[in-house]
Amino acid sequence: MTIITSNMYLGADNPGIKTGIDVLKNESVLPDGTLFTNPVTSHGITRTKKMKYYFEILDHLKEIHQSYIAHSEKGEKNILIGGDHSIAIASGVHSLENYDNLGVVWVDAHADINTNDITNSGNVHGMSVAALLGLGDDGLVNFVPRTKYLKPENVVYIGLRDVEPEEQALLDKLRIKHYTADEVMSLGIETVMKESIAHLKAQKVKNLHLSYDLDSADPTLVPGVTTDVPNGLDLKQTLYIFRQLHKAFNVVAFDLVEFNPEKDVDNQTVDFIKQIMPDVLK
Ligand SMILES: NC(=[NH2+])NCCC[C@H](N)C(=O)O
Repeated sequence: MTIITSNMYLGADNPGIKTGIDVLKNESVLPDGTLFTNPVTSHGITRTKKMKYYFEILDHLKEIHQSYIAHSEKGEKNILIGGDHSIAIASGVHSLENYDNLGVVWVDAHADINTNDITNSGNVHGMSVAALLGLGDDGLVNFVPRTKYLKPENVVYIGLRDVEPEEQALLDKLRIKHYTADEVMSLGIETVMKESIAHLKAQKVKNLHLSYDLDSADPTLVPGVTTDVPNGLDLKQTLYIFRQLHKAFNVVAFDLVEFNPEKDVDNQTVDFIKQIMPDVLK
């Protein structure tokens, strides 16, 4: 297992995220052997087209990607602990390079399928899925030259509840399977997982990249995130998602992202992370 951490915060344009990895280190959440990427720095706010901190983010994506190439053995599980969700572009590309017909389950309040053309915020953490699909700015999409893109039919979202209209239009156009948090509540997490797994199996997915954004959880339970949205998932639903996916697929990569200690309340988010960690590391 290769565990890489990143304190990337520029993709969310929020410095509160910067110290997340230090907090997790001090709380003994990170196992021995965890690798640390160079601390991210900004050269001051810049925009390339509409994207903020584009060059700093690209450099960091390359560093994470290189680190996987240097340390990860084929077949082992890769864990990426962040840091904002932009870093999943690096882990995702690495998974796509190593596994044909990769499946992705994106557990998140947000669809992260913005592109340079449609983004309102300019924040790159809202563009990760788009980049993996091969959509958006070429530099972000091909931060390392590649030919393998994620197939829209191999993606399932769980927990959505803050999707911009242009993003929804893309989800509909690409016919990407997605479950909102409301649907999780009304259908039940058991049904959602049964259908999600059946959908991916129908695409013949065997290897899965699980990208978990802490803001999928309810902010009363997990307040320490940058872009919190009410009415999210609870711990039991979250663990159920992880366990069903580990049972059904070969989980080749796991991202745990968006911890923002500045917004945490009474260490609730740290405690939540401690409770999910055994399943992350499974
Ligand atoms: N992974 C996240 N927390 N993404 C938040 C994205 C929010 C918003 N849709 C944006 O593009 O700016």
